[in-house]
Amino acid sequence: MAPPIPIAVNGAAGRMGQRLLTLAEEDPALRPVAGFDIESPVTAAALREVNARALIDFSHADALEASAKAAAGAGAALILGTTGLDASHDGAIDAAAARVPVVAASNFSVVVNVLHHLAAEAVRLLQPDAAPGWDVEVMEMHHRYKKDAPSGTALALARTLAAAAGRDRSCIRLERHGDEATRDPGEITVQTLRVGDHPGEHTILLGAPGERLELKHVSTSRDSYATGALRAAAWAAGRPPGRYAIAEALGIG
Ligand SMILES: NC(=O)C1=CN([C@@H]2O[C@H](COP(=O)(O)OP(=O)(O)OC[C@H]3O[C@@H](n4cnc5c(N)ncnc54)[C@H](OP(=O)(O)O)[C@@H]3O)[C@@H](O)[C@H]2O)C=CC1
Ligand SMILES: O=C(O)C1=N[C@H](C(=O)O)C[C@H](O)C1
Repeated sequence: MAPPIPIAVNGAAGRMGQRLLTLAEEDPALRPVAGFDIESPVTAAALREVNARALIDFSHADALEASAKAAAGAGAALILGTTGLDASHDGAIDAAAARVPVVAASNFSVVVNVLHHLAAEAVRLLQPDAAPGWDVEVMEMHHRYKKDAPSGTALALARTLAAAAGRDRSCIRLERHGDEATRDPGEITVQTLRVGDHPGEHTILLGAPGERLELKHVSTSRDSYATGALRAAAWAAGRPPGRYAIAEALGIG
């Protein structure tokens, strides 16, 4: 059997970081060798010191640049789960991907990644009715402590739906309010709920007069995300540099 792959985690003190470290301890294919956080920032030198072959980042968008530089500098694969990223982060991710393997995804659950395929297929099957005959909405629910909104997954699902319907991303709306808020037939709106300690839920609604299809994923524990991220780390470590799709890393499709 191959020796366990040394991995490090950024955001180690957080909800995801804790689960990642615990599950990695139990995984014979992996060996957690370091945890970094806001108080102990990740650097290439620190990763080299423990010979980490993958850095898993579930922290905050503000940490992205440091994580990308550290992984690239140490020759470690970068597994990026942090959400709340925008176009301003693309440069740092691309720069890392030029030097090391990178798997970045708003959701590492295998089932959520299957949901993307199902959602796209549902929209395609409803064509040519999908635009404008069917209303398309995405609803997400998470714990009260979540910092970013809407969730990265909800945004990614909205983009998948828009692409499948042949629409531009500009059709995605993040709110609806006021007295002139009638639905535009071409829009895809993302609705955000924050309730208690929920680890995460996403519902896609496809509705027409008289009927509605709902595709829903519910996480009952963060292990759904953590096991996918650990699997991606084991898959990516040692591969050539480049940006790899989550579906490829998880072996979906
Ligand atoms: N892709 C996926 O499958 C999933 C992604 N996520 C995403 O992962 C991220 C973390 O989620 P969660 O664990 O719930 O959040 P937490 O707030 O529990 O954990 C984040 C950790 O990162 C730390 N942190 C904040 N800023 C920095 C920084 N600049 N450098 C290093 N560490 C920092 C936080 O410290 P402090 O508390 O002191 O701020 C905290 O310890 C979020 O973006 C979330 O959306 C979550 C689940 C699944
Ligand atoms: O913060 C969370 O908890 C989660 N964040 C990710 C997101 O923003 O999509 C993934 C999952 O939904 C849990």
